[in-house]
Amino acid sequence: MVVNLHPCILALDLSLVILGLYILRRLFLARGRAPLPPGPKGIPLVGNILDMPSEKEWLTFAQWGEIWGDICSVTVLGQHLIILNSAKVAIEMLDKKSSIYSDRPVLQMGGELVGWKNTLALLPYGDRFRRYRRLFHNLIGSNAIMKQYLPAEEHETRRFLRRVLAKPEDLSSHIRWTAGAIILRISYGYEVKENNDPFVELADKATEQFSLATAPGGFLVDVIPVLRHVPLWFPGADFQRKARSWASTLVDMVELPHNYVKQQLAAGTALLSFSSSLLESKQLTSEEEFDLKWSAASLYSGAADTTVSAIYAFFLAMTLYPTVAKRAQEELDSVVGNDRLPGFEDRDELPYLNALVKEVFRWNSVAPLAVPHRAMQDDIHDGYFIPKGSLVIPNVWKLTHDAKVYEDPFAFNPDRFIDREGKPAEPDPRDVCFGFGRRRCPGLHLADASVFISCAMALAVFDISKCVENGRVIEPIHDNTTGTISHPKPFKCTIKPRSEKAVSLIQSEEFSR
Ligand code: HEM
Repeated sequence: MVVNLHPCILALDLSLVILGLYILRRLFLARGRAPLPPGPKGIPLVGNILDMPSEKEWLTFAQWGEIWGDICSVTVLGQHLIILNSAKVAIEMLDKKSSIYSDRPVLQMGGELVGWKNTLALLPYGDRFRRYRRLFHNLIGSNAIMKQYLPAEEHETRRFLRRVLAKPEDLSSHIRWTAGAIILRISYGYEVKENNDPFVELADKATEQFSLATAPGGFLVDVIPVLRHVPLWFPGADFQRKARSWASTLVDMVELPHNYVKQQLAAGTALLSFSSSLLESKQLTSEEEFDLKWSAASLYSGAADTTVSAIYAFFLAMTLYPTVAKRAQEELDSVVGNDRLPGFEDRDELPYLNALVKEVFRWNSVAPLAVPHRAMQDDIHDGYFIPKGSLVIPNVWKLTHDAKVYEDPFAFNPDRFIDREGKPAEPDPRDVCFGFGRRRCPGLHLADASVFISCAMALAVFDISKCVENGRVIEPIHDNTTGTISHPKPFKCTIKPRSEKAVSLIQSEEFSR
């Protein structure tokens, strides 16, 4: 049978074929010219699934860097992971090409079903992302703007000292409580209750559920996204019921503190905060109110766990390195004296303490692998093909423990940041530990302020030392937990006031408000 085709259809068919051949050729040539970055060889279908470490991935990724170079890659079930093991390459890709590398991975369980995709850390790149970032920038985006919140930082850190004095053995929970108190004060002007605070409990519950929902390998739906359409009643759809319950905790965490601010504003009793200043500024549209609510919740979820890790690491470092603590105390004594507590106004006069703060950020990696960036289009970088959709992971732990950059990188040594003749200061770790490009941590000034004031006030009034039990010195070990946010593993130390004067400073009525 002969089929007569209209010449137009024939021409269309032909051009489609040519277009197809052209695309194939481009793809072939692109791939031919530019291979994926090197890495361990995977197996068919599943790729490198068996090479993936189950804990402290940053250590394995750093070893791959030694073998394969500063950009290496693996593929897990079709998902390309590009690992960056030097600051230079992270800056070249994530900072300088931020128009390509600013998206986030799509997480089915935590992001889509539970709803964390509405918080900034998981928000896809786009208009809403830009609006949240603008809000953050206007309210905590520089040291100058941050000034308005510094009294709240000092106030809550004084409360921290009182709690530590009363129960030094509960150090880690005091640190957590204080981080929550500072961020709830800044986000909502809310003063946390001494015990069993409902907002702190709610936020702790939500962030714990976040960790469970986003744990790698935790839910099949993350591997087979179509499962998200399975109805709630379907046998085995346990994950849907969990998602629904966790989503309701998240909504409470977003709505309840927001409603509290509105009530306080109506009663004329609202304290200055991120939320109150925006709610007061004008009549918000419902979209603007949505942005505000979820940005404030992003503040909480971004801040609550991170500074906790850094400040706990500070206490560990002071336990392990008493000569460092002593030098910082001598500096504080000579600059501030013993009649008052140090404050932010002293910061410029305390070079050793400032170096110590940098060393806290370097020595303990709070976010060892930052948060993955997602490539929004194909790219060729350094001769390597980076396909659209690849997850690009800067190995911040490696960047801050690279012996080529930091001398004796595992030692806690603030001196490395002090310029001396013949030995320039080593690079400031804060340039990398807060991430890169358009996704760089928007809370970095707040984090830096919290860590500074905690170190300064704690060293001014406490001596921190190794614990002695039954005549035996307990030697703490610096080891960290696995996770997006990594914490020093629990350790014991002794915390005693430095003098009677220190006790009275901590207990001073002036500071108890
Ligand atoms: C020791 C303290 C902290 C460290 C080391 C830290 C580190 C980081 C890192 C590495 C990222 C990912 C950046 C990237 O993708 O390139 C990030 C994102 C983020 N951080 Fe922080 N952070 C800290 C404290 C804070 C605080 C106090 C806040 C809130 C006030 C905060 C809010 C956020 C938010 C909302 C994001 C998501 C940004 C986005 O996706 O656009 N962080 N942080």
